[in-house]
Amino acid sequence: MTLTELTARPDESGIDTAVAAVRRLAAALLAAGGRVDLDLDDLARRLSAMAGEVEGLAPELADRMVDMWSGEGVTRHDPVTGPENAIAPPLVLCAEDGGSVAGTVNLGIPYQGPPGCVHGGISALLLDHTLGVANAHAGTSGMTGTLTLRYERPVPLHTDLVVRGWQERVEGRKIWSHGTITSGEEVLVRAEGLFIDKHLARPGQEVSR
Ligand SMILES: CCCCCCCC/C=C\CCCCCCCC(=O)SCCNC(=O)CCNC(=O)[C@H](O)C(C)(C)COP(=O)(O)OP(=O)(O)OC[C@H]1O[C@@H](n2cnc3c(N)ncnc32)[C@H](O)[C@@H]1OP(=O)(O)O
Repeated sequence: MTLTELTARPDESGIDTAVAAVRRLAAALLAAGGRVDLDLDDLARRLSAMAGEVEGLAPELADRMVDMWSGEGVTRHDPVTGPENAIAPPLVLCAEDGGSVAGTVNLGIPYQGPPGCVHGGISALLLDHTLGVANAHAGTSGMTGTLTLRYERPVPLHTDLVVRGWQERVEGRKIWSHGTITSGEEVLVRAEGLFIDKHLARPGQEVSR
């Protein structure tokens, strides 16, 4: 099967690697906790200085927003697939035969909900976005109107998970899409989304699409 990537794969250099280091740092701090043998006040000062340096170099937010939305549909900033977003795992989604989209992700402790398991809101986030990408891939997309999840099994951390979405049907402006999170053959979460064909104007562009 030929896999066509629908979302940005993180680059091995530049901003993506800097963001990956921040992701790693966030996980490391959580793993370390407050009782480590480390001068955390000094660490905080050093990290804050680095943040200030980057803040000082950032363009005007309005200009950055135009830049963020100037791509051909593939975003690099979103909180699920965005390699420039430290909050994103990030998930890389590919087109599959039959019209679905899917990607594999392995989530660590920053995404924890119940002990050793992924937070249900994180599963919802991943599925919401994946259904959105499935809609874009199918050619009719919109904003999430209603997202319904059925959590069938706890979703384990530190495990390869497949997040999959596909468009079921379109009636007028209504778009129904489904998705799953699976581990091996086992379905852990099922999602059903009702999206409404509506698009907010992208910054710097007059046409909303
Ligand atoms: C999002 C697009 C991004 C584009 C990027 C392209 C790049 C592609 C790459 C990557 C894909 C990205 C993937 C992103 C995925 C993430 C998605 C999100 O997080 S979206 C944010 C969360 N959702 C909101 O913030 C909506 C807030 N709500 C609204 O704006 C409105 O309420 C809206 C648009 C949902 C409906 O408002 P109305 O005024 O257009 O619709 P009315 O005319 O009232 O209703 C039309 C029909 O729809 C039903 N309807 C309306 N709202 C509904 C709802 N919430 N749930 C179910 N049905 C609803 C109504 O009952 C009506 O049905 P009857 O024609 O009477 O049968």
